[in-house]
Amino acid sequence: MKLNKQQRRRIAAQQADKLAEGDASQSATVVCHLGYQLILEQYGALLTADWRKHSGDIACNDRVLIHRTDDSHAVVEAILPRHNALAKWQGRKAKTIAANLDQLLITIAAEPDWQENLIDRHLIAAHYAGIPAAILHNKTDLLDDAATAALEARLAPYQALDIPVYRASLQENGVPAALRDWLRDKQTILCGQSGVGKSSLIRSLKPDADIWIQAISEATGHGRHTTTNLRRYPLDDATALIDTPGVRGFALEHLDRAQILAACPDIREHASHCRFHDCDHQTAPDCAVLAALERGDIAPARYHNLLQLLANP
Ligand SMILES: Nc1nc2c(ncn2[C@@H]2O[C@H](COP(=O)(O)OP(=O)(O)OP(=O)(O)O)[C@@H](O)[C@H]2O)c(=O)[nH]1
Ligand SMILES: [Zn+2]
Repeated sequence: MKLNKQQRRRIAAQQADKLAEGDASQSATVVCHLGYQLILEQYGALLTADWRKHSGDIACNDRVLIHRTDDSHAVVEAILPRHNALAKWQGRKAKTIAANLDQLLITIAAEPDWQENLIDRHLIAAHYAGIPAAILHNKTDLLDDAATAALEARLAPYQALDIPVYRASLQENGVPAALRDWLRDKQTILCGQSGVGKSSLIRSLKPDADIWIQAISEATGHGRHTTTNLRRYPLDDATALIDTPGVRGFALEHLDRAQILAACPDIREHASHCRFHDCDHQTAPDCAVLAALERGDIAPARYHNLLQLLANP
C-alpha cells in the first residue's frame, strides 16, 4: 500500500511522539531481520518482534524503541535515528541491510580466488555509507613466498589509498593484535565471499558464538533458517561484528559514472582535469587520467578495474 503525504506525516509525528516518550517504551538492538520477524537483543536477552506496517525499513544493527508484549516478544514502535546505513541496490531500488556502522572489513583469502572488482565494489559501498574500510587477507598459511609476493602486489594499490591491510592465518595464529585494535569499540560489518574465514574471525573473537547462533535459532523457532541473513554478534558493550552471509557483493547500477569516480580518491582528482566533461578516459583527447596513468600516478590495476566497473556497474 502506498501512503499519501498526509499519512506519512502522521506516522512520522506518531513516531516522534514515541521517541519523545522515550522511557515509556524501551530500546533494543536488531540482531537479525528475517523478513517475517525480527530478532532483537535487549540487555543480553533475545526477543522476537513484529513491527507496524509503516515503521520503515528496519535493518540489522538498528536501535529501535519497543513495546514488550511478553517475556520473549515485542512490537517495534519506532526506529531510533541512524548515524548511517549501508544499502544494497537492485537496479534503482535500495534495501538497507545494516545501520549504525562504524566501518567495513572485506576479507579475502588465497582460496577462494578473488577479483579486485569485489574489493572495489565494497569500497564504493563504504564510501557512500560514509564509513572507512579495511582489508583482511586471511589464510596466509596457504601461500608460498612467490604467491605471497604476487598477492601483496595486488593489494598494494589499496594500501596506497591508506586502506589498512591486515594479514592473518586465523586458523593457525588467530586474530592479529592490530586487527583486534582496529575492531575494538566499533560496529564492523564483515564482508567477503563465502569461505574466506568470516566465521573463523567471529569465533576467534567471540568464543560463545555458537551459543549465540543457537539462541537465535531457538528464538526464531525455525532451526537454521537464519544462516542467510545478516547477523549481529556483540563482543562487548561497545563492540559488535555484523556477519553478511548471502551478501554476494554490491551492484552499483544506481550510480552514474561521476558518482563511481567520486568514490575513487586516487583517480577522481585527475578526472576533473580531463578536457571533456564526459571523457571516456580511454580514447578521448587530453584525458588527464591517461596522462596520470602514463606518469605512473595512477596504478594500472586501479585504472583497469575502474574501466571494468564503469562498463559493468
Ligand atoms: N588454511 C586455512 N584455512 C582457514 C583459515 N581460516 C579459515 N580457514 C578455513 O576456511 C574454511 C571457511 O572458513 P569460514 O570461517 O567458515 O568462512 P566464512 O567466510 O565464514 O564462510 P561462510 O560461512 O560460507 O560464509 C573453513 O574450513 C576454515 O577452517 C586459515 O587461516 N587458513
Ligand atoms: Zn579522461
